[in-house]
Amino acid sequence: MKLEVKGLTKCYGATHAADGLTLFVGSARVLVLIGPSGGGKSTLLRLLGGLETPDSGKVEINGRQLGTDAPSLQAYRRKNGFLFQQFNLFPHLTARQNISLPLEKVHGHSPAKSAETATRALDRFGLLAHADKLPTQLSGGQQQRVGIARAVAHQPEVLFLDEPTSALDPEMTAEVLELIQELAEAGQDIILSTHEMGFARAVADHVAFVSAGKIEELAPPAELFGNPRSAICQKFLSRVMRY
Ligand SMILES: Nc1ncnc2c1ncn2[C@@H]1O[C@H](COP(=O)(O)OP(=O)(O)OP(=O)(O)O)[C@@H](O)[C@H]1O
Repeated sequence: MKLEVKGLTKCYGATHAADGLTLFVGSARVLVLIGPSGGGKSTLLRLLGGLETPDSGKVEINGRQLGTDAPSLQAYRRKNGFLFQQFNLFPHLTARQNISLPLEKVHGHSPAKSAETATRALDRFGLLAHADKLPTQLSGGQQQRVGIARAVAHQPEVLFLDEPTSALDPEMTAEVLELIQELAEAGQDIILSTHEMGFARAVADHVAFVSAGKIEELAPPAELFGNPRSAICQKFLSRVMRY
């Protein structure tokens, strides 16, 4: 994907969650956002995904500028896939229905085609044995895998993942991270925020360090982790990489 962001600003009261943020990536498969808590990663991800509208500034993805009116934002969101840190599956629907119903209701696929796509997605992610379980009958890792299967079932242009493993224990985290890595290797464009530095390093081709609503640094992972330029990024990495 190609990504161009200019002067992006989003305030919540007195908080500048995005503060005139500027970013250019000519070609990326996986862009990972890292940085201190409250630095603005989720806000940036939501702005890039069209889930929030900026106060000012512009976002261009793959040469197309994001509109700010409701119909164009809705059309843009439908083209993409989303997964957030809290499992956001519908609690009263089975794993299979969690995937097939959005295909029917949001993407307008026929019931038969939706069911077939859902089965294929469950199979792809090793979830067929759990197809008819409700979310409460699944582990956290399995729930996130169903969430990812749902997010990619309609073949999104970009997959947005906001701290997808922060509610998981280490084993389940590994399970979900492996899945994300597989998707990236299969050619899925991904923008994700994470506190998992090892994963960021392994999966990203570009890493952006977001702090105080700005991109402080943007570089390939070997460069950003190996030789961070800004003092603030150096300090952050030396603290989080210590343990
Ligand atoms: N809906 C909201 N209403 C009010 N303030 C918000 C809202 N969303 C974000 N903020 C504030 O904007 C700032 C950036 O928050 P954001 O969630 O984008 O940071 P983050 O880097 O993703 O943090 P974390 O790593 O803890 O998830 C924070 O000060 C936060 O409190």
